[in-house]
Amino acid sequence: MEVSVGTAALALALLLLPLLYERCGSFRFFCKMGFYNGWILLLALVAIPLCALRGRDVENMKIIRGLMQHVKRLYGIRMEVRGAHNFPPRQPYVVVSNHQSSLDLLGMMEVLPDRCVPIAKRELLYMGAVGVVCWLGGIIFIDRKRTHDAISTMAEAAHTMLSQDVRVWVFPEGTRNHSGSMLPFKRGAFHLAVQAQVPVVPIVISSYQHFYSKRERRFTQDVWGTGTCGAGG
Ligand SMILES: CCCCC/C=C\C/C=C\CCCCCCCC(=O)SCCNC(=O)CCNC(=O)[C@H](O)C(C)(C)COP(=O)(O)OP(=O)(O)OC[C@H]1O[C@@H](n2cnc3c(N)ncnc32)[C@H](O)[C@@H]1OP(=O)(O)O
Ligand SMILES: CCCCCCCC/C=C\CCCCCCCC(=O)OC[C@@H](O)COP(=O)(O)O
Repeated sequence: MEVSVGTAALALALLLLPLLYERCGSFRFFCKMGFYNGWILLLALVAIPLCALRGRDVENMKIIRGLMQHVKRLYGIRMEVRGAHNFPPRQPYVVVSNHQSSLDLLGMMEVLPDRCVPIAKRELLYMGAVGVVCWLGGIIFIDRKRTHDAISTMAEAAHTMLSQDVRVWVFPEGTRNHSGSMLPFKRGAFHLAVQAQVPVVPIVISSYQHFYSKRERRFTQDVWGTGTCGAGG
């Protein structure tokens, strides 16, 4: 039987990949992040028809949350949630939270209250199926380069919060920050709370430096926590 050079090279590569995955942390990091993005894209394709039945509606966030909750288990991550009782039970509020990386989605989906939508940069809208799901989930998109437009969008959000009983989740650092400390806060979240006259609920997604570092290309598995720090007026 003749085996072509191409087939032999492919077979060798397939044999070497598990070895590379086992031995090389950077390769493992890229595999894990590649799978994370690919899996979310696939979940988005599942979510689109389910969410489309309602159209753009914050209730679709329940579908998104439900579909996302198993992802942590694929990565051997165990979440600990502390202080969930601090969410005000029956009124709109603004959640403010730190933002380290796209892995925060897992922490967010662990605690996301009903009828709560994040504020996101509008670039997410153009991420194919993921963007479509974000839109169907009622996520509020802002153009960070156009402060005036962003402020108008947030003024509309203040109105929607009250008229449609919606909670809003804001990352007040305005960008991902995995440095271990916090960036100075942007002010939109706090204007929003004042305009809507609702409480601010701070949430901390604890650091995951011990199992994830983009800079060091390290992604292992561990326990990870989110905690709400009480509600303030
Ligand atoms: C199962 C299927 C799965 C598939 C799908 C998978 C996932 C989908 C599901 C969920 C995904 C959700 C993930 C979302 C995460 C996305 C996270 C992000 O995108 S973070 C980036 C975007 N967010 C933010 O930027 C929010 C924080 N930013 C702000 O609030 C800013 O203040 C701003 C409104 C954008 C303005 O920005 P600027 O840089 O100009 O900042 P300043 O704060 O300095 O403001 C300037 C000036 O304006 C005044 N200001 C600000 N806001 C207001 C306001 N609302 N009203 C009035 N005035 C306002 C502010 O006070 C400053 O003026 P002054 O200096 O005089 O005080
Ligand atoms: C047609 C184009 C197709 C593109 C397909 C891309 C597929 C990507 C698939 C899955 C991506 C999952 C992650 C989505 C949510 C990420 C949330 C996030 O972390 O956004 C970044 C934002 O907080 C701040 O951005 P910056 O730190 O300022 O930058």
